[in-house]
Amino acid sequence: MNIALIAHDRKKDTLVNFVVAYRHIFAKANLYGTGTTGLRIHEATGLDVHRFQSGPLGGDQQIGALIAENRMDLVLFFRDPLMAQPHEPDIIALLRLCDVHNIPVATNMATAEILVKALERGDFAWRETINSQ
Ligand SMILES: O=C(CO)COP(=O)(O)O
Repeated sequence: MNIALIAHDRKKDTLVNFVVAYRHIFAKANLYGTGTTGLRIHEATGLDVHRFQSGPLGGDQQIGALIAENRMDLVLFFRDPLMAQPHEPDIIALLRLCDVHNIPVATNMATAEILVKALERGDFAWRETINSQ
């Protein structure tokens, strides 16, 4: 199970705390993240996180490329809805690719919690079936 973890600056604490809280679930997955988010999560949890570029430098696009190749099973992208981002087109593109490829994506903690509990329950088995074909 490949999980992408991304958060804008004012949402990073929320995502880090979320991964700490559900560490036992994330520990069973392959984790990917944009540069700063990935580092923060690694420092807080000790989990390995494959880190791409920072978002404004292309990290969202790198994760988008994995989504386009159907190599990402779940995306947690805690966006900041109250602050403009210089790389807004990259953010929109990443979320668009999730819709194109039918990838579960959460942009806030309330949805992330539902998806992570579903993951723990085994509701993502369909992704493994698709990927093994
Ligand atoms: O900007 C981001 C997502 O759009 C996140 O990038 P960082 O994790 O490097 O801060």
